[in-house]
Amino acid sequence: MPSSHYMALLLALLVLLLAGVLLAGHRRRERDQREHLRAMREREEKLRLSLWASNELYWQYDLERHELEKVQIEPGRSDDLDVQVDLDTDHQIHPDDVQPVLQRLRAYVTGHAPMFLSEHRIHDEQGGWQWVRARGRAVARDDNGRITKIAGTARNVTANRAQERERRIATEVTRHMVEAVVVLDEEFHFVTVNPAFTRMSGYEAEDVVGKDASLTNSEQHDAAFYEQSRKAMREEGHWDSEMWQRRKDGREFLCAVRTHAILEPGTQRRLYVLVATDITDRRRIEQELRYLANYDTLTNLPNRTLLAERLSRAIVRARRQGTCVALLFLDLDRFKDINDSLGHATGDRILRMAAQRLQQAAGATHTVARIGGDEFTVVLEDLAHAGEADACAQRVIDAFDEPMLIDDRQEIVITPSIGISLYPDHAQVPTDLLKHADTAMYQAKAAGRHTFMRYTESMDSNSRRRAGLVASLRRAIERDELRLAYQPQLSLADGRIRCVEALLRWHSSEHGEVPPAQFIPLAEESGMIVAIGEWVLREACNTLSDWQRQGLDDISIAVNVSATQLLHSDLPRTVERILRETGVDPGQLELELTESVLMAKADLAAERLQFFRRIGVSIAVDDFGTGYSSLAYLRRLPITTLKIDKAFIDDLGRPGDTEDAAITTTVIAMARSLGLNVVAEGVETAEQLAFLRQHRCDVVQGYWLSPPLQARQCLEFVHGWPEREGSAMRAAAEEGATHATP
Ligand SMILES: Nc1nc2c(ncn2[C@@H]2O[C@@H]3COP(=O)(O)O[C@H]4[C@@H](O)[C@H](n5cnc6c(=O)[nH]c(N)nc65)O[C@@H]4COP(=O)(O)O[C@H]3[C@H]2O)c(=O)[nH]1
Repeated sequence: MPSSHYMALLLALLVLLLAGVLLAGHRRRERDQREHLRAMREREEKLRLSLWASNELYWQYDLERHELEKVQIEPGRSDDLDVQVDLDTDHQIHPDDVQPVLQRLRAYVTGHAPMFLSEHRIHDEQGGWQWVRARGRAVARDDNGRITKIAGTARNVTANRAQERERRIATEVTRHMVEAVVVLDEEFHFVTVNPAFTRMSGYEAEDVVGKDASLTNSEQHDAAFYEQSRKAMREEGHWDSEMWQRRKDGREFLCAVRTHAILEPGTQRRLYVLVATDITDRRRIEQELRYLANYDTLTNLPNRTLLAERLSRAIVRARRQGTCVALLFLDLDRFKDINDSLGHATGDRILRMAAQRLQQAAGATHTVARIGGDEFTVVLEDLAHAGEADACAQRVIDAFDEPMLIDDRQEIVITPSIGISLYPDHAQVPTDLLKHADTAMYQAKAAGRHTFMRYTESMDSNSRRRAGLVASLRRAIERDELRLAYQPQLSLADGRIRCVEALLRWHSSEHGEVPPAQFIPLAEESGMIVAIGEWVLREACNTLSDWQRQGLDDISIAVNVSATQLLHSDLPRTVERILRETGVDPGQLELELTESVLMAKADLAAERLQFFRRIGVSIAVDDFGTGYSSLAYLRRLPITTLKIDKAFIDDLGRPGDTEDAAITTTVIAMARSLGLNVVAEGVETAEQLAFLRQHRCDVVQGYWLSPPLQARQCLEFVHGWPEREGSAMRAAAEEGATHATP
C-alpha cells in the first residue's frame, strides 16, 4: 500500500479517535451538566421545601439598584411548590419603620452589626400591614469589598407578635394587680406568684416556687379546713372562701380567695390559679363599726343597742327557765356639776372609773351598759328572788363610797342613785323594764339621792307629777304664782341684822305649795331657771329699795344664783340692769352660789365673779362643806362670804359630837384667816348659837333667829330687832352658851 494511502488511513483513524474522544468528552460533559442540573434542582427543591416548611420567603436586595427581589412559596400547597418571584423597587415598608430599617441596614453594611436583622411592617396583599422578621447577610461585594447585595429570609410574625403582645399585657396586668395571684400545680406546689403576693405575704417568688402551698397556712384554721379546700379544688375545679394566711414574718392576714382550675397550655396537667385579696383591714373596719354600733367607746361597755339585745335575750331565757331578771338603772348624782366644774376630760375619767366600779360590784357575768351621759344599767340574770337585786344595788352604792382620785391630787366622792325593775314582776319587755327602772331611779333621787329604790306602780304617778310640775312651772311667772320669802341673818359681832336671804316660794294653782327643793331642780333641768332667776333678782331688789324708802337703808340682800344662770346667761348685764332699774346699791347685793357652781367652768366663773366684785356686788359660797371644793381653791376666787351648810350645824352643841364641831371650827378659822365672812346656816338652837359665838362665827341664820318671812313681816322683824335684841334672844343665846361650853 502506497504510503499516501497509509497516511490517509492513519489520518482517518486519528480523526475517528479524536472524534471519539470529543464525543466521549461531550457525553461526559452532558452527563456532568445533567448531574449538575439535577443537583441544582435538588438544592432548589430543598430550598423551596425549607422556605415552605419554615413559612419564610427569600429576599435579595441590590444596594446599588435599590431593587428587592423576593422569592416565596405559595402558602398551603405542599405538593406543588410554586415559586413566586417579585421584583420590587417600592419596598412598601410602613412609614414609621423606614428609618429603623435603614439604620439596621447601615449598621450591618458598615460592619457594626454581624447581620442584618429587623422586625418591621410591610404591606400585605389585602392592603393592610403585616409584621415581618427579616435576616440577611452579604452575597456580593464590589472590587473594593463593599457590599452590593444582601440576601436572606423573612417571615410573617404578625400572629406571633399579637400573641406575644397579649402575653406581655397579661404578664404586666398580673404584675400590677393589687390582688395576689398564685399558680399551684396539681400537687399544690407553687408554680408562680406575682409581686402582690410578695407584698401580702413577704415571700419572694424564689422563696416559694416548688414548695408546698401549706407554707403560708395560718394557725387560725385547722388541718381539716385546708384539706377541705384542696378537695374542693380537685373535685369541683374551684373554691372561694376567706382564709387566714401567715406571712413570712409570722404575722397573720385574712384574705378573700377565689380559685379556678385551668389546664396548663399544651399539656393535660392541671394548674390552680388563686386570686387573693387582703381583707384584714376591711374586716378590722367592719369589726370597729360593729363595735361602735354596740359599744360605748368611752367606757368600753355595751351601749343602749347592745343592752336592748342582751336584755331581750335575758328575758327569753328567764321565761324558759322560770327565773327572774332585774334591771338596775343608775345615774351619778350631780354629775353635771362635776362635769361643768372640773371639765369634760375629768368628767370622762370619772365615767370610766364609775364604769369599772360598777362592773366590779355587779360581777363580770352580768351585763353592765352605759346608755348615755352618766346613766348606766346592769342586767342581773338567774335571780331566785328580788332581794338579790337589792343586794347588788347596795354593793354598787358601797363601791362608790371610796373617793375617786383624780390626777393623783384631787379626791372626788360621787354617789349613784339606782332604780330597779324586775321581770316578770314589773314588765314583760325590755322597753318597759327600762322605763320602770328609770322611774324608780328618779324616785331614788327625789328621796335624797345616794340610794336605790325598787319600782312600784305608785311611782308612775310621781313621774306624772314631775311632768305636771314642769308644765305648770312654765306658766308660774305669767300667772304670778311666785313669791319671795326673806330670812334675816344676825351679825354676832354687833348683834345687828345686816342681811336677809331671799328664798323663792311657788304656790301653784294646780299643785299647791311646792317646795324649792322640788321645783328648783326642775327649773334648772328645763332651763327655766334663767327667767325665774331674773324674776327673783328683780323682785328682791324691788323689795330692798321699797324697804329703803321705808327707812331700812343699812341692810343688804342675798339672792341665790344657779349654775345655769351664772354660766349660761348674761348674768352680769342682767344684774347691772336690775340694779340700775331698782336703784339698789351694788354693795347691798350678795349673790349666793353653791360650791359646784363656782367650780363649774372655773375660768368663766372666775371672770364673772371678778366682774361682780369690780362693781361692788358681794359673793357668798352656799352649802359649803357638802361639795368637793377646797378652801385653797376658793381662795383664788373673789369670794366675800362662806356659808357653812346646815348639815354641819345640826349636831353642834350636842354632847358627843366631835366631827361636825371640828369641821365647823376649822372652816371658821380658815375662813377668817382668808378674810372671809362666815355665815352658819340652819341654826335652830341656842346651843348651836352659843357654840358658833364661842368659835367666833360672824353671822348666824336659821329658825332660832327667824324662819323665812314675807316681805312686810321681815321688814317689821328687822325694824323691831334692836328692841328685842338684848332681851329674850340674848338670854337664850347666853343660856345656850352655858350649856354648850364644857
Ligand atoms: N330646817 C331648817 N331649815 C332652815 C333653817 N333656816 C333656813 N332654812 C331653810 O334652809 C334653806 C336655806 O337656803 P339655801 O341653803 O340657799 O337653799 C335653798 C336654795 O339652794 C334653793 N333656793 C331657794 N330660793 C332660790 C332661788 O331664788 N334661786 C335659786 N337658784 N335657788 C333657790 O332652794 C334651797 C331650799 O330653800 P328653802 O326650802 O327655802 O330652804 C331654805 C330655808 O328655808 C333652819 O333653821 N332649819
